[in-house]
Amino acid sequence: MDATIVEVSSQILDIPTIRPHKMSVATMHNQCLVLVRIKTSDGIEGIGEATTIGGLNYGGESPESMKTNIDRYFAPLLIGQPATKLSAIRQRIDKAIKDNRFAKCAIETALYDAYAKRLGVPLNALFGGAIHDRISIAWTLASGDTQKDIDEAQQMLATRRHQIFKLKVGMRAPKDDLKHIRAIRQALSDDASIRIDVNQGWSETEATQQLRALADAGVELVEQPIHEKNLAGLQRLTALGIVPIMADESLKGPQDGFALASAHCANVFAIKIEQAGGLQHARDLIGIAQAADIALYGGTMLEGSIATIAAAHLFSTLNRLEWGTEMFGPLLLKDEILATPLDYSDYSLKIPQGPGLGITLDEDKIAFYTRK
Ligand SMILES: O=C(O)C[C@H]1C=CC(=O)O1
Ligand SMILES: [Mn+2]
Repeated sequence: MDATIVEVSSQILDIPTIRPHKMSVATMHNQCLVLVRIKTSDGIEGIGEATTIGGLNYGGESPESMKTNIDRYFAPLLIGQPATKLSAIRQRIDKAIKDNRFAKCAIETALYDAYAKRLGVPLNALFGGAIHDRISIAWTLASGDTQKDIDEAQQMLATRRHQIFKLKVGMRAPKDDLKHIRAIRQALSDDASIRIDVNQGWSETEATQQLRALADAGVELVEQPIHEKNLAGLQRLTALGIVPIMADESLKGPQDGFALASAHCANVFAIKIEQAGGLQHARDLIGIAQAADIALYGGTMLEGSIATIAAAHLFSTLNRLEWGTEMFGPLLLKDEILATPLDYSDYSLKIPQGPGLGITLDEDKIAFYTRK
């Protein structure tokens, strides 16, 4: 008989960051992870993670709302269901629960983890298997101070941890952002790739005025310069062809991907498993990008190790990830919550080989950081 789901639980972990992380939407001093555990009748536990940025600063789900919704609305839909019928469960949840993409992602991740553990295969096997055993990892410079960002980048280059840097801009005046970007570009060697993420901080006029100067300053990619809903504006900025434009906040699943791809509103899609509503929906979004000749980037919501590794498994199955990934979330946290830390080296992250996600929680640390 099929294993059934017998328990769904969630807990909020509050973990400090190594330094303040300053973005146009929020400054983070700590990260709140919602850890989901799903137990099945054959004694397997799958884990998933739902994590937002800055409470409600970035989107409609907060850690507290996700925990409440998982406990009150998701769990009853899951208890007693066959644990291996992932498509049927996805359909059941999507029918009963609107939106809540991050919570859906955590639940789906836990189900995939449990399923792959049961089969004794890594999670990526459920998406056709890994093509790459390592994926490239960018780092975000967001201390809020130009010299600190330069020192941080130089240390990352010296230790071969990262050579792709995403600068958070959009909170200062555009001319001050330019000074900041130029100073960092000039201080780093040519091996370093510099990209910027505006997090919707500019008007379309500001973005149009900035692009030429950004190109001249050596910026290789501009992420979500304008409001997520201004698709016509994104289309116009992309059509200028001055610097490649990447869509991030505009992409909340395959339908958005189709709208953006149809009108060619971006050169690159940032794929985030939580924003897409789970691994399968993220895979659907990837397919749309691939069909439309839009390049791919593996994005993060600054998640901890669980969601980071879930996304990494999916990304490892893609033949091409033209712009790499930024799956560095665990490195932004002051403490390790895994029994064996992830292998970040040589500008990349190694995909775990063990069954499921291939990671083991350090339960003492989990207990320590769980909100009481
Ligand atoms: O991309 C975002 O908007 C969110 C996030 C990802 C990396 C980072 O520093 O912030
Ligand atoms: Mn972004």
